[in-house]
Amino acid sequence: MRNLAVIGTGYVGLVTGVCLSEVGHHVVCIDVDEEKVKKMKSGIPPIFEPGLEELMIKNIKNGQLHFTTDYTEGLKNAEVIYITVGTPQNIDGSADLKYIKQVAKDIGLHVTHDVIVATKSTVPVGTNELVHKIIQENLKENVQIDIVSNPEFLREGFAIYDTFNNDRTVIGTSQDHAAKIMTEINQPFNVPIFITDIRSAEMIKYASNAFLATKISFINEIALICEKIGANVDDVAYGMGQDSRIGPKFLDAGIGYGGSCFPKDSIALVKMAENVNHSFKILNSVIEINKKQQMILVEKAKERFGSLKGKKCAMLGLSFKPNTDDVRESACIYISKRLIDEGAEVSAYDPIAIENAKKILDSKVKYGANMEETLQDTDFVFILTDWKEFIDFPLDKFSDLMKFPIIFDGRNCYNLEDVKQYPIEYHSIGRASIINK
Ligand SMILES: NC(=O)C1=CN([C@@H]2O[C@H](COP(=O)(O)OP(=O)(O)OC[C@H]3O[C@@H](n4cnc5c(N)ncnc54)[C@H](O)[C@@H]3O)[C@@H](O)[C@H]2O)C=CC1
Ligand SMILES: O=C(O)[C@H]1O[C@H](OP(=O)(O)OP(=O)(O)OC[C@H]2O[C@@H](n3ccc(=O)[nH]c3=O)[C@H](O)[C@@H]2O)[C@H](O)[C@@H](O)[C@@H]1O
Repeated sequence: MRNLAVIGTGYVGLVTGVCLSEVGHHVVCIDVDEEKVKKMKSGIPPIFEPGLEELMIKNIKNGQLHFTTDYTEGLKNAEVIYITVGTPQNIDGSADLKYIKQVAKDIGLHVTHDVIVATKSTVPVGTNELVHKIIQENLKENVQIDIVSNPEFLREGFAIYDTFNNDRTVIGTSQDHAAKIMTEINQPFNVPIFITDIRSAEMIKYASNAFLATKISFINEIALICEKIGANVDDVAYGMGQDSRIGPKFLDAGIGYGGSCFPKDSIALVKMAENVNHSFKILNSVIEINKKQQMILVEKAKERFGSLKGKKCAMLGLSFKPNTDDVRESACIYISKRLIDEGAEVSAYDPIAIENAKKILDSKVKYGANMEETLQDTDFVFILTDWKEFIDFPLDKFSDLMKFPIIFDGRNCYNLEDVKQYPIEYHSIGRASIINK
């Protein structure tokens, strides 16, 4: 078992650190955020991720997992240093590498022995070469730095599960020694390992996210056509997914993709292509379709009501998808703004993301303590996230709570045959509307 350091304890870094400690490695996680580190030292994860807290507490107690803000202490014994800091979007859409560059500098300044540096953050092709250069420029000792691109493929909400059950681990390196150590470290996860060169590894990450985003925009376009020609997109997606060349996953039509990754990574890949004089036409369309799709419920409501002025809307689901408290690039940001601009009153509810949403949504948005309170006396409801709590909500309760239940379901949470049993007006994505007065 190895001594490892993980720099940046966000969704990726903390999960990586905890899981590496769970399989027996000795892990020190470093973050610049003192508050976060204080919390984590006492076993409190700063993010919501199913199963994380239990594993974290267990491995802190058995001495496998440590947290610090101090690079000297954190890197002292590390044989591999993982970089897992954020790579947000610049104004022009390209990836902002300021955190990566700072970390590379700090590694250079603090490392005093031979070490492997593995980047898990999603970084544009060529960035690992830059990381190497910055580390070398800041080194105080004559030590050997081996660079590895080790992109991360976990999904939020399934992060622990994905770490142990991923389809592949990608290791990009030109050094046999580094490939051997990285393979050995990852062996306990029992995930197939693919070794390639650094640039290909960096590209695999962007190409994978862009392809998944493409699947989503593709099915959303099919959904729009289904509505117009009287087909049911759920059945169409199911039928398509039976073909093993297509596969059933990522064909759920809805209000498009959000989150901290697909939106920023797809635009970053477009920019990367532009830098080599290539116009990435498909991906540009994917992005454009997604922007339009995020507003589809507002368009449907406007078509239904004419004007939304003075209408009361219940907005259910604030995280960009279920099982996470992450609201980064969640459709609720754009939808609530548009509703308010149109003169509607918005009450919102989410099982766990309300506190994060409060930090970014307009102060005019009101929050309900539960579904019932949020729906009370509203004119219509927008379902933005397919939380199980929403899916399981008894349909007759909508009629009890609302003036007359007019539901715009952006995640196709309910079976049309079930909806037909109740006095409900129901509009979903890529399926026939049901008006059952
Ligand atoms: N969130 C996700 O599900 C996935 C994210 N990724 C990629 O992984 C990277 C990290 O993403 P998240 O974990 O979501 O980011 P995050 O924003 O949640 O966490 C980043 C952490 O790095 C810390 N940090 C910033 N500068 C630092 C420094 N100089 N030294 C030490 N710590 C520092 C921050 O305080 C923060 O805790 C990004 O490149 C992202 O695209 C890849 C796969 C999945
Ligand atoms: O690079 C990343 O950060 C990660 O991005 C995604 O993971 P994540 O953003 O956590 O969530 P997904 O489950 O992929 O969902 C992304 C968005 O697409 C939407 N989606 C997903 C699937 C689908 O069929 N339809 C659909 O609209 C979701 O509602 C959500 O808004 C990828 O699935 C991960 O493999 C990748 O590691």
